[in-house]
Amino acid sequence: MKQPRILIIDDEESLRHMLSVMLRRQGYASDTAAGGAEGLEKLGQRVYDFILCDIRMPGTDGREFLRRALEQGVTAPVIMMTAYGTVDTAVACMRDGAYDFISKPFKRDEIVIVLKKAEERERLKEENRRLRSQVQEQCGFHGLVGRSPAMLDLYDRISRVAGLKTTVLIQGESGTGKELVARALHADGDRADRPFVAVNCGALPENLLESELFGHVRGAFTGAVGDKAGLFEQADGGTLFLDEVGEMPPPLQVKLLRVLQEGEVRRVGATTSRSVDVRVVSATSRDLAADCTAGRFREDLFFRLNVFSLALPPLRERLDDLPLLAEQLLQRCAVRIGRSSSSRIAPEVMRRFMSHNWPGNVRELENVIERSLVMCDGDQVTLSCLPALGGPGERHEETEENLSIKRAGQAMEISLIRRALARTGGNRTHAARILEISHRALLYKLKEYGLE
Ligand SMILES: Nc1ncnc2c1ncn2[C@@H]1O[C@H](COP(=O)(O)OP(=O)(O)OP(=O)(O)O)[C@@H](O)[C@H]1O
Repeated sequence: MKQPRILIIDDEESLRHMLSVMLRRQGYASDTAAGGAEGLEKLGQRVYDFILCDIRMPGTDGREFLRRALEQGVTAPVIMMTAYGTVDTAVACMRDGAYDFISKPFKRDEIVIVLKKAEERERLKEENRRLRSQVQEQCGFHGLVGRSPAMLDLYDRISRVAGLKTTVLIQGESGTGKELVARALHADGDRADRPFVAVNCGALPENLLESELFGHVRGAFTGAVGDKAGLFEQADGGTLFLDEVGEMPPPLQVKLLRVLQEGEVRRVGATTSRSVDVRVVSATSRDLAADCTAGRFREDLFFRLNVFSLALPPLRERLDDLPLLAEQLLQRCAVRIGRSSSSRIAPEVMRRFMSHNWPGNVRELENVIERSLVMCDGDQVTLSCLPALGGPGERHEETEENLSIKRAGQAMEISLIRRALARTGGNRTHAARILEISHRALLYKLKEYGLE
């Protein structure tokens, strides 16, 4: 366990010295401050586990220090040290939020007991938080967090269809958890012990995606040095998750339809087919029905994929899940980046979260939390650690910026360029052709938007 660090605030030099020496012997690290103002300065520089603070001091006294420390969001227990005549103030300090007080002159054991008690209370608080979040985690569903009516309905629909081989189409904005839902469908059904294989159809150029999905035989194309099983074969007995299925190029849409109809795949270059038992789950953030009407997506394939559909609500439509989600994402993130698991979100940050529109949904929330956690010094995520939450979707303010055709046009260009590059596997010449602009213009825009 890490060595607890204590801040000692007292105007008497000899007492500061005595306490530091004594606490060091007891296994505590300490810093000292000669008054309330210096104490507040120290609080801004590092995180303390406990604070020992004298009440009567010239300048900023103990009570004033306590008040300002709590305003700053300090969560370490503050133990007041009282001399003769300040007991009433000590009691008032406890009402203000101090953890305990101890009367001077005190014996070594007395101070150690108070600290141990405070330590135990902190441990219990932490344990309580952990257990609570475990319970809340269990209230979710296969890693999906949320108990809003929309999410409960979603869990119900997932459990109904999980055990069947029915193809499922998951629709939802980017970052709403489509991949998590696909995994939940797999984990909740009887294919759970078989493979779950995921592929992003928008991330690979057409020929590569084809050989990824269906495999190839040796010599099928340059570079095909051996036979290779495709993802359909790898997922045999399990689930194949086709993410961004709306990005699939039309020639592949035909081939996918055939596999779904026949339950057989033919490796690229092969003369025979193999039968596979694969449950296909696909996802899209596009309006596929509209794409069908516009002729961008095959209607017959759409019907095949969309036998059962799951629509994921955007985060702004289930804000009642936000506090729980934010807490759990914070815990997960703290573990991932090696920060204290006692990290918390300040109430004013939560209020700010509740008024944001979250165009990037849970993924955006996850990113904001991670960035804040990196930026904040203590265990508390406060407004000052928060990155700017803005973007085109701000809820309450119809800002002038949001009405700018120029900005919206740029955002659209960036999105189209990204998608074109994803589709061509980064091939700029090909991407420029799809975008119907010159190669030079594309290079210029990549530079301008910092997309290189
Ligand atoms: N309900 C949820 N509970 C917990 N975490 C979630 C939830 N929804 C999404 N997440 C988290 O948000 C991130 C984005 O989720 P996911 O990748 O599943 O979204 P997506 O809809 O597939 O996004 P995209 O369309 O951009 O690929 C993931 O890290 C995921 O763990």
